[in-house]
Amino acid sequence: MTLPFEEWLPKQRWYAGRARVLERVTPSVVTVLAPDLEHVLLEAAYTDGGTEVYQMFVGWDLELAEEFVGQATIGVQDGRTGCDALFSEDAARRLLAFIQAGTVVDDLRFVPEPGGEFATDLPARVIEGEQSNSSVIFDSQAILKVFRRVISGQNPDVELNRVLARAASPHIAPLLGAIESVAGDGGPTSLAMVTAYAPNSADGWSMAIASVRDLLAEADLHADEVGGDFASEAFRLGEAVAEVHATLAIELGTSTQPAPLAEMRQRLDRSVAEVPELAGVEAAVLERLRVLDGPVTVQRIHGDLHLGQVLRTPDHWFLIDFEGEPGQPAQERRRPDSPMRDVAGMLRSFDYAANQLLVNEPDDEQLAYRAREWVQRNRGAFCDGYGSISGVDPRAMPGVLGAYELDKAVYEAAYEARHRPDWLWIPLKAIRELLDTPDQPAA
Ligand SMILES: Nc1ncnc2c1ncn2[C@@H]1O[C@H](COP(=O)(O)OP(=O)(O)O)[C@@H](O)[C@H]1O
Ligand SMILES: O=P(O)(O)O[C@H]1O[C@H](CO)[C@@H](O[C@H]2O[C@H](CO)[C@@H](O)[C@H](O)[C@H]2O)[C@H](O)[C@H]1O
Repeated sequence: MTLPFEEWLPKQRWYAGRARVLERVTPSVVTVLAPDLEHVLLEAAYTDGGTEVYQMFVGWDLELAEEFVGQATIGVQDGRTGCDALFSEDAARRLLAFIQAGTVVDDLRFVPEPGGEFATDLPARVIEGEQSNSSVIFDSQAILKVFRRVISGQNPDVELNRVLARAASPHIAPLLGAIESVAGDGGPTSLAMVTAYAPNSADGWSMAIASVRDLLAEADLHADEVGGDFASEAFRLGEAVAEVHATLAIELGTSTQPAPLAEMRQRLDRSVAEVPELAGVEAAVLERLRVLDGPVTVQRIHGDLHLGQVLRTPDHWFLIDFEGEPGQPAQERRRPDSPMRDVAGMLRSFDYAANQLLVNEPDDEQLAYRAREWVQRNRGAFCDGYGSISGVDPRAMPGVLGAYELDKAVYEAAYEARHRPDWLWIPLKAIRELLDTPDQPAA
């Protein structure tokens, strides 16, 4: 295959090698699915000696909607034009049909989920704007997510959605099928998954932002008095997260293990190297993390929970994207951890939702006061909802919860320094506030 992947790959939104120098891109495995459709593993080699594997479906001379031609076209080989086939409605439908039929081609397996039913002739459209994967929506019925970076082993998104769907959890989009590779002898590697699409849903981040905006627009009203109050949703979200945790604990078990303190310390080290502002709080953060110097109850969790990872459907809150922390190897992402990591992720997200509306008004004391009010109200409601199902209010363990919040805020500081320097002050302010908060329950 001689398509110009070296030029095309770095232009893709999901390409993760921007901070590195790309040396070459080799189509390392090509699986022919049809005369005009191939699955291709691309090995990207960097000048630092590292490699990454990406995957794509390459289509030949496929019809593309006008608006996608520029983005999807890779180049010409032997008189045929090669493109990213997910942008072709016809090719996307064929992939869905392969899943439904349980097709096997060489090492590629298209696996339907028992009982998962879906039509394969629906209008199909790629979603724009995703960072790390590519998804195609089939009308309002199904969504096919193709993991762009291939990481050996089972992707926790497939694994946990399968477990939760089989346990009939009402808080996930049921898994309908998957695509996997059985190359090598280390068990299947997840390549893609298809889940039921949740029509008429809104993501938690947009809902929270709308609520904060309503509050900040009403100078004289409190969070519980404005029309867009989010607290009842935060309560139900807390219930949903606790129910998912309970189902995962029943299905996959719990154990008592040392807390991931060493990883947290390493993360702090790495983040301090990237964010000089953290140096001044490093010792105090380390001191707070010491509360985790002992065993904790761990289980499988979401691992990267925030308001952008939850969808409010007409009936329920859904948790989506169980991939775990981006950039980590599969084994790390699948490692059991305290459910408090997910709770802390969501609490941090409330803080973000309120504060990001102040990015252009950092010195407005009144707005900052109202934002704090929103955060307190919704943190409280979420914890109430969580505790009403789990039997333990997360606020009863302020030391442990605070340590997980600090760990997340430290991660966020490095993330923001890299991606959104204008937002760096949000996690930095949170770290200062968390350090000022007592880590023992009030007497
Ligand atoms: N089952 C679903 N029903 C409706 N929309 C969905 C569903 N799954 C994902 N989405 C939408 O697609 C977006 C990306 O999905 P996600 O799983 O988070 O992908 P990524 O891993 O690329 O971030 C979500 O923000 C959500 O808006
Ligand atoms: O959704 P991803 O798995 O890509 O998560 C990464 O990007 C998130 C930003 O989209 C980042 O989340 C941080 O910003 C959110 C607002 O944009 C906020 O709701 C989260 O609480 C905050 O952590 C996430 O940390 C990062 O891993």
